[in-house]
Amino acid sequence: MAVDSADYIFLLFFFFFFFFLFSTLIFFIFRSSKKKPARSPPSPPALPILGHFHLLSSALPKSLEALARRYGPLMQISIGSSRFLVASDAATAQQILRTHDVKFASKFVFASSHHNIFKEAEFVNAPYGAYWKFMKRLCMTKLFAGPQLNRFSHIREDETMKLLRSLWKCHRLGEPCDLSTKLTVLTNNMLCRMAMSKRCSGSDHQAQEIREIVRDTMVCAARLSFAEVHGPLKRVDLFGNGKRLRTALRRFDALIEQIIKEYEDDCGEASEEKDVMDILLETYRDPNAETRLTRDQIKHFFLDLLIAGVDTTSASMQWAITELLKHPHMLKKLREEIDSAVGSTRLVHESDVPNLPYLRAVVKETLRLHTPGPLLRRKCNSNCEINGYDVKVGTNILINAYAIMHDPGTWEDPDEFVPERFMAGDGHGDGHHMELKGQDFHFLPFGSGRRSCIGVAHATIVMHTAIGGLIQCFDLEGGDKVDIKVVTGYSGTMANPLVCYPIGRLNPTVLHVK
Ligand code: HEM
Repeated sequence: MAVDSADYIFLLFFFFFFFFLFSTLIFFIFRSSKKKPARSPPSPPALPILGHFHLLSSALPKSLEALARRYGPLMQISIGSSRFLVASDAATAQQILRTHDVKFASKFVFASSHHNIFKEAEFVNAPYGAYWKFMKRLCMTKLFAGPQLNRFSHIREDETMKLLRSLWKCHRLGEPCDLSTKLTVLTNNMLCRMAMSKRCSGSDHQAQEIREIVRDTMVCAARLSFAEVHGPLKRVDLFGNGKRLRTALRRFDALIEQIIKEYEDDCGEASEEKDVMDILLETYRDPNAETRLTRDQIKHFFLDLLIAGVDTTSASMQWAITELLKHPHMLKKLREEIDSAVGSTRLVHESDVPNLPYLRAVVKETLRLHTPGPLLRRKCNSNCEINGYDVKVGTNILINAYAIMHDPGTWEDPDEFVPERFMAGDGHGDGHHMELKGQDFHFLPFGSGRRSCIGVAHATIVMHTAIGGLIQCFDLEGGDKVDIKVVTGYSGTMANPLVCYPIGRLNPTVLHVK
């Protein structure tokens, strides 16, 4: 029987259809037979409910470092119901912070954020998305980077001079000086004035009130982060810290709302110099702004700046001075450098810093040895592979910057204070190549990648000039009275306030400011 053309086309179609079906089936069978089971990083033996809580001390970065020596540079840790991957060496950090930066551009949050009265308004904890990108761009173009910072230089000079004058007063009266408090007042007032110069003069009660509220907020939030061990009960406010946190945040809300209203009442007044609040309120009012800011977002942004920027900078300066007091030959070397580069008729100025390599090395070594941000948080937003292990969407990551910056494979005598390691030609390794902005994954005091610190330029200018000015103008006698004990816990601050006895060398009030 002859096959007509319609039957022929039908047969051809039939053949190709089954060929396609068959090959698709084979393809999927073959692929699924090759699919490997998920590979998870190693993990220490865990207890039911507590997880690895029993293996961790209150000096968290240090105990994680000890575990990493046994379980490797990427390990799984669980605390109560929360699970984390912990990265503890430079190569693993580089994969997370550079190779897969976008996949890890969000952060996980602790139980404390549940008590935040400003819902969805955070910047530091904001997920990687339109709002965070908009604010980051604003910070880097209009607020805290490069030439933008110069317009706040008079505030920095003025506040540094106030600090030096107050020490000169202690010298004249022969009184001890609580340098910890004075340095915190310095960093708080600088940020408050940069942020809202029109309402916080730095000498009025508002800056002080803000400092107290921010301190309360940080203490409660830190206590609440330990609630992770309560597992499913972590949202229950067992010890009342959540309530205290909400009270502190309401006080902040009332204070900053009043400040915003005062700005709004003055908005008709021409102002030559814009502060951070002016710029944010302009964006808030702009109907064509790419992202419309809410009032809560503006308020929370200030809170974020103060939480992230005040104690970090002041604690680092306290550590620098403490280490110099413990190592008089380094203090002498630094003073000689300042005396020869700056002289004795004017005060160390921001523009002197490029000519003060030992001062820069002291600052870097302080940030390496006593980093105030020892654990970097990230959350994985897309499946990927790190060190040959599968990392799934939603995984919480901790990068142990403390362990990386104390790694004996990179740093000779890692627990010693040796600024020389950051000087060219001093025979202490190649630390002099390492800059502060996180390009080298062995040295991460300000983190790295998209979520790295926005305040690095401001913080380092302040540290260089304040430490330089203190060493230039005073012999700070601390001797055995200086207590170098570290507070155990997340950030490794000093256990007791740094109290010293300033003896005047150069009177700051008669020195020229360049
Ligand atoms: C010595 C002083 C400081 C140190 C050591 C420090 C360190 C850090 C570190 C380690 C991070 C996390 C980075 C990461 O996860 O990769 C961070 C984030 C941040 N820092 Fe700083 N910081 C300091 C001062 C400041 C100052 C003065 C400001 C404000 C002007 C500031 C604002 C911020 C903000 C807003 C973030 C969050 C950035 C984001 O999530 O996108 N910091 N800082």
